[in-house]
Amino acid sequence: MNKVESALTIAGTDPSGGAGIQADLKTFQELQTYGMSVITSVVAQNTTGVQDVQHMSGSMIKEQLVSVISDIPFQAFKTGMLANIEIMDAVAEKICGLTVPYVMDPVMVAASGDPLISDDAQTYLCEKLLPLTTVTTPNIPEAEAITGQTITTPEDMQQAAKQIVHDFGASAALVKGGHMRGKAVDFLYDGDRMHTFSADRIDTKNTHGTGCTYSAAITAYISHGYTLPESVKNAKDYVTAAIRHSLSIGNGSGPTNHWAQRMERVK
Ligand SMILES: Nc1ncnc2c1ncn2[C@@H]1O[C@H](COP(=O)(O)OP(=O)(O)O)[C@@H](O)[C@H]1O
Ligand SMILES: Cc1ncc(COP(=O)(O)O)c(N)n1
Repeated sequence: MNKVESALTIAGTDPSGGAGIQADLKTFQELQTYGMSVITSVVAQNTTGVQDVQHMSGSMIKEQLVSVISDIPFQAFKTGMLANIEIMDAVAEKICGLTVPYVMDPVMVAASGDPLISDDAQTYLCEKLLPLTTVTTPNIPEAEAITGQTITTPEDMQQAAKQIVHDFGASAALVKGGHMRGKAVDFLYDGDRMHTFSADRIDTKNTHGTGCTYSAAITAYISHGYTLPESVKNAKDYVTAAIRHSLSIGNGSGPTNHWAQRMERVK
């Protein structure tokens, strides 16, 4: 029988298919990782913004986690939207015994600007979950919220990555530069070295779900046995192609294109 690599995402939903669980599962599938999902919040959202949200109870989240963990092994997992303390507690209780790599996308605000996490939960995320992570992937506003520092330069981004590792106990931090000007540059600090990942900035408004897609791709590559820097490099290529071929659908910020690399290979 063929070897099967599996990965789990613990996140909120996006019925319009561009972000959250839906983006994660599409990414896992595209990268030949068997995808599993635990839903934390059901979000009524689309390319224009967030219309409504209903959170799962802590007990329901724990039950979903037990269903997966007790049945199917996975080689890596990620978390996305964890909206409140009850949800974080439930997730922390069930993942703290796991020995596989943990990729945390510290989702705080949707690309539309709508908040996806309560204020008190931001502090809790840093204290309770960051120390468990193999890597966390904040964008600039998230890195500012975690560190309390203003980030305006590449040096600030690198400083934030170091601070998230040294002061908050994450094993590694990838600070993403999607919200900066100029080239799209991300910095990974792994406690030892600073790695730089750079791509040309693509002129598009269709970036709904880029952060979810990127962290899911990192998780998928880790599940295949790549090192963290290799996984980030491959995932950066994946998300850049997905943005280059992003889809002009919907009335707002359209989604990334998950079959972009296949299109580029065919050409
Ligand atoms: N317009 C763009 N062109 C190229 N890469 C981009 C663009 N916008 C974001 N990226 C890249 O997409 C990834 C997601 O970054 P970012 O937008 O900062 O995260 P988030 O979606 O969490 O806000 C990063 O690798 C970033 O450099
Ligand atoms: C359920 C959910 N999780 C995360 C995001 C952030 O999306 P992005 O990747 O654009 O930052 C979102 N809009 N919805």
